[in-house]
Amino acid sequence: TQLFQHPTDLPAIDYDFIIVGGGTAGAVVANRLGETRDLNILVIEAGLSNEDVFEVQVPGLSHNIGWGTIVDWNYTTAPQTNLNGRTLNYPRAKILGGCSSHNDMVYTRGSKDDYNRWATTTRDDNLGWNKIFSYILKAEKWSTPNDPNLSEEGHFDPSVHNNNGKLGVTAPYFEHPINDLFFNATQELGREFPHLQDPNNGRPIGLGWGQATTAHGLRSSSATAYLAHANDNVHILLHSLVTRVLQVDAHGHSSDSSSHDFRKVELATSPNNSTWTLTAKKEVIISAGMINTPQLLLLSGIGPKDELEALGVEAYVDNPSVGKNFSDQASIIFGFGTDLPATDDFDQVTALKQWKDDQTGPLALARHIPTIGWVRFPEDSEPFKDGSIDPTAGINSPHVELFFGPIEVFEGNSVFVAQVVNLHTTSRKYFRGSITLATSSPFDQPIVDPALLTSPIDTAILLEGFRSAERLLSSETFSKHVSGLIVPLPSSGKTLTDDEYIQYLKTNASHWGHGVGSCSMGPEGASWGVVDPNFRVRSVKGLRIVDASVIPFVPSGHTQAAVYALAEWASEVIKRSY
Ligand SMILES: Cc1cc2nc3c(=O)[nH]c(=O)nc-3n(C[C@H](O)[C@H](O)[C@H](O)COP(=O)(O)OP(=O)(O)OC[C@H]3O[C@@H](n4cnc5c(N)ncnc54)[C@H](O)[C@@H]3O)c2cc1C
Repeated sequence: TQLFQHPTDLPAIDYDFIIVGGGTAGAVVANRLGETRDLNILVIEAGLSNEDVFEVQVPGLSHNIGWGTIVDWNYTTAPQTNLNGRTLNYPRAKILGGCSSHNDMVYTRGSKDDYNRWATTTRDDNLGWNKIFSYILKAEKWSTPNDPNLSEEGHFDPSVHNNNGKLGVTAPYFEHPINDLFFNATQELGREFPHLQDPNNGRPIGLGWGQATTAHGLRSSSATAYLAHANDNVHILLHSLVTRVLQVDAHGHSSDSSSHDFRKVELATSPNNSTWTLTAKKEVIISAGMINTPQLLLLSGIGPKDELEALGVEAYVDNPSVGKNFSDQASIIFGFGTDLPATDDFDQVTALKQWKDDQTGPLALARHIPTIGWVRFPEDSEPFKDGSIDPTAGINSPHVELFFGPIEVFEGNSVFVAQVVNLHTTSRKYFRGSITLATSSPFDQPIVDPALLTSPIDTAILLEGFRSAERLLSSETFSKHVSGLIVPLPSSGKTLTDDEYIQYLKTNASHWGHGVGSCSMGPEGASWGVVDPNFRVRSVKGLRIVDASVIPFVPSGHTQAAVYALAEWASEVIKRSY
């Protein structure tokens, strides 16, 4: 790889591929296309290098580099109608490696049904679990912890992992009495909470030991795993915002005619300075993420014609799907009283020294409670009693995730924090989330609207998820160490009534940072969708999208594993077309 800090530093090369965004997906595509030595690849990244930010490397310091820092775009959502009109911070990374450089490193693949539903929705078998699984594995490099005290044994199933891919994945161990409680609870409540040997086996239902994108005590990201090992024909331009994609004529020149050949990018380093243009010999690939990708298409005149014209943007391609179908998961946080020891009360200075010495100790871990829970509700459970349709992709998919930890001292009480996540919004017709332009300036934030809790069943599922968490924590096993709710304090002193719960959701529920679908893939030849199953933007030439924005439905879990797999598959598709 070669890094360039300013557009004027670039060598005079006609690049074959220009990739917009050196994030999670963009880095994968750059590395894989660069395996063909006679291709020249340019990655244009708006942010800085991951190597310039120390906290990016240290798993235990990820909370220092989120929303509100220079490595983030610092988006704020539109007021959320169903959340008392609140606006929410919506983090998205602005750094090489993208969100994989500043996310929480949770590694979950989702369920096999999720991928099979994408295949059915897009009418392309290649996206189904049986095919995509080999690309999930292609991305993965299973890594043992470098701390001899951290044993992974029994916490994962080696048969569903690969030791020879790129992205470091571990099942990091942390000694804490809660580990036994989780295991014992699976014995006590095996029906609702079966023991899950490996949450990444395609059927994430039960309580299982989590996995993280770390290796040897360091964060593993698409920047460290892919870009750092890319060939020299991969060039990276930093600090440069692609402001529009433009059309070229058959000879590669600018054209006002509507040939719709969008192989040209316009870029800028600040709102006040000059712009530059570069033309790709073969293709421009947009990997700018689920907010910036639709924003860039809209700025370039590809999107809903009426919306564009209202802002004075000339519409070259009228595509009503651009920026629509955006969906995310919804989460809600609780605190339960406990006598269990705090998980994060270690001395930071000592821990940092230990990490710097040999990348071990508490900062070598992303989290200090490894277990994650996944619950699939029975068909006759409360949310479906009114005839509502199951929003999951099938019987291997959970409805909610239970995310545990940390245990911390809060206002003098020891509090066990637990989050309940509604993994799936009801159905396609309820995906009301959208990304729209606020102005025609590429330097202004677009309007980010996840439209959370649009349908009553979203709330019903979160309620049932909370009741499920209560059943777990009031089991014989847990009740010895975990008492009632502390956050929020129920008026009855015991639990929240349904009404109290719904009020609490309105004032505290948030998104889960797993937005997808804003440039959804649709079937070949369909009247909806932004890209076809070959990742090509509809009705134009020379332009593809590879990132989370093309994923039609949020998977049953955190999204990065799906993005890596999709980017591996897309690289293959692009390579095969030349
Ligand atoms: C705070 C947070 C925590 C998360 N935690 C987890 C987790 O623990 N586990 C998990 O699986 N998932 C997690 N996710 C989600 C996951 O990381 C993302 O879904 C995934 O990384 C998205 O990848 P992407 O390639 O679509 O986009 P990104 O990784 O966001 O990449 C987009 C890149 O494009 C660049 N860019 C954008 N616009 C332009 C432009 N116009 N010109 C040039 N460059 C541009 C950006 O700076 C960025 O580098 C988290 C997300 C966030 C925000």
